[in-house]
Amino acid sequence: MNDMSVTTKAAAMTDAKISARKVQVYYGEKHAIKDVDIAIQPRSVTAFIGPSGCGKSTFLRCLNRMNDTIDICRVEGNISIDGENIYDPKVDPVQLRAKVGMVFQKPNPFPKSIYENVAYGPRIHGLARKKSELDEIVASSLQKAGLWNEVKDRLDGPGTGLSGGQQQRLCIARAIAVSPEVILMDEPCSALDPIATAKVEELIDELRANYTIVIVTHSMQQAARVSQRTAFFHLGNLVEEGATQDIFTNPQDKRTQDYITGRFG
Ligand SMILES: Nc1ncnc2c1ncn2[C@@H]1O[C@H](COP(=O)(O)OP(=O)(O)OP(=O)(O)O)[C@@H](O)[C@H]1O
Repeated sequence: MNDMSVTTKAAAMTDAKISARKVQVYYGEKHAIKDVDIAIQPRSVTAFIGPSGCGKSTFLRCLNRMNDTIDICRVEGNISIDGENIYDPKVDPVQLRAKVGMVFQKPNPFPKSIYENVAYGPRIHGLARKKSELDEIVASSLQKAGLWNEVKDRLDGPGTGLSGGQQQRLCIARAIAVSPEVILMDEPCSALDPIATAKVEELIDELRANYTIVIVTHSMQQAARVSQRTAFFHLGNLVEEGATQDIFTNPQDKRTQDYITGRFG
């Protein structure tokens, strides 16, 4: 049960970058996401938290139709971005995934140079007419991802030769290079050490000025540090969503309270 009143909920839906209504997700017979409604605000960070298996990643993947790639997965309900239903048959999932980029748990650079990792997307989406424009996109994406100074003299070196934290920032640069509006992050720091994690968290904080960010995290400390809004999932339900500070200091639902106080999960 979401605690927002009907009127505030309607207002939030109007201002939202992403709105989801009555979303259900099934893997075969398994009902993994149940009747989820949420309004995700633009240019802010929303954290999805909850115990393992509660559906955080499944719901995240609905937001750029990554679940389309899983045969047994079926999504019902409505999800719109800027008022456009992303499940409309007219929507090209490849274009959608450029607008709604994704960064995964394990850094996954292509086995190519640092330059090519970032240039690949703009090239296939036809975003640069000539080499100098592509160079400009690569440089500015690496700058926005806070990686430029560390790699500017080794752009031809392999992406996989970077440290884990650098590889994750390279993946963020790769997402940024196709001018997304939304960036989805699925536990982006879980494979990183505390220093690399701190860098990625700082970066997330900077990026929210220009992008709408949704992050799945197992770490409540991370959710508290990086997000303005937090959504708590439990057994496929969205139990509660609100300002991060309110969720952590004054949760409305007992299940949220039990989770944040470490009673389960
Ligand atoms: N590809 C899949 N095929 C079948 N079932 C799946 C698949 N992916 C997820 N599930 C099931 O859907 C439910 C939700 O899983 P999901 O990975 O979304 O949860 P989560 O909250 O992100 O978990 P975790 O925190 O452990 O990553 C789980 O019961 C899981 O077993």
